[in-house]
Amino acid sequence: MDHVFHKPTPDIFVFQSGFPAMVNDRLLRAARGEEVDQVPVWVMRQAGRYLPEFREVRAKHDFFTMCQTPSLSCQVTLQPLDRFPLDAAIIFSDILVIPQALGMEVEMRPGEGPVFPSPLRGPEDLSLLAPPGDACTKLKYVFDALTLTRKELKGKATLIGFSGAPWTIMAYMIEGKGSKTMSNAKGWLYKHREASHKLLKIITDATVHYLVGQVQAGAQVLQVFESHAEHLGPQLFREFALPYLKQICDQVKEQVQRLGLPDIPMIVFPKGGHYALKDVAALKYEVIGIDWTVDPTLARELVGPTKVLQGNLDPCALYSDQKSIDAAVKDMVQKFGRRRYIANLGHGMYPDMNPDHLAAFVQAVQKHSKD
Ligand SMILES: Cc1c2[nH]c(c1CCC(=O)O)Cc1[nH]c(c(CCC(=O)O)c1C)Cc1[nH]c(c(CCC(=O)O)c1C)Cc1[nH]c(c(C)c1CCC(=O)O)C2
Repeated sequence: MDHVFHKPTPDIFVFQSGFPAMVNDRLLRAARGEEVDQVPVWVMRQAGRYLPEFREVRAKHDFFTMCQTPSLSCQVTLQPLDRFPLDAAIIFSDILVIPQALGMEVEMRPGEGPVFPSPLRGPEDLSLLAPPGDACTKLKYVFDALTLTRKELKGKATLIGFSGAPWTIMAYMIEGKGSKTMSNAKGWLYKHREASHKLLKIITDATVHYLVGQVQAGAQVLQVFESHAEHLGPQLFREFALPYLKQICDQVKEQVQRLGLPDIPMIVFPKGGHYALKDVAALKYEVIGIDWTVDPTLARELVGPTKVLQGNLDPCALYSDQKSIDAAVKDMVQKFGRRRYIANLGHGMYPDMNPDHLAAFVQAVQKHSKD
């Protein structure tokens, strides 16, 4: 009866066919491996505190209130596009809305980042989580934000939806906040192997529903953030990350097809997972995000000729002057090549970065990658 559950409501179909035509589909074309007039560019955390106009909105609202209010989420999603000629908008939200939808409390504390007042203490706490199938009904606000933003974009850029990958989400649910070692969460992998798989499966199921819902709502590309890959080595990654990344990609693609929606390019970003790039390249994600620690030539060798690569300038290179940014981007574009490539940073913007330096980055990508 699975297919009955996923049947879209008729008004979702109306929206899907009623969105403005694409004026700029450069990122979609590149993600499909097609030729482009210039390399598409967007930047992780492009909507954020480095922009004074973001800080102005943020000063008036709690972080998760912003996520939960479609007009505010749409407003800050579009802010960087008003300043820079970016080829994509990534919806303003957070990967931690999934633990919230599973019933956990998450606060965003200034200066501290996300904090779970009651993280998972042990396997017995798994029974407290809400069923994964129900989780998405609580995330309607993300779907509404996507639908609104897709309309407001007027086809000028591709709209990216996203989620965290299961291991990354599990790590937060157990640690309760950022951690240098992730030793509590990794402790589960060694001590509570079965319960770890159970938790990863719950997160995977909720995430599949959530990402399919994002496509129904208007997302045109999906990015899955495995931001804590750096804490797993090849063996732990193969057992606790890879199978769930695979399930997400396979199941989302299958369900999107079953719903009669267009095939959606999917991006996986295994941050710090240089050791796993070959394994990740065996999955069906069209695009692989590369962090700044990996040389572009090595990344290409590891993933083979057909995958699209995304990345990977060290975000801190934006602290240098605009001439140096131009030179670094020229080098990056030459190494990745113009085809099957999406320019980005190797991780997100930091709050103290100068917006003009991001402008220099975007401009340099366009200058050094034109026909
Ligand atoms: C690990 C992770 C999180 N969230 C996310 C990840 C994966 C990407 C990565 O590896 O960075 C993903 C994310 N978070 C946010 C976006 C929005 C879109 C965009 O990238 O512009 C996206 C894609 C908004 C945000 N998410 C957060 C902010 C800043 C918080 C604020 O405004 O108070 C924003 C704009 C907060 C957040 N949220 C999270 C952390 C660790 C933090 C604190 C760090 C920080 O302060 O930057 C969890």
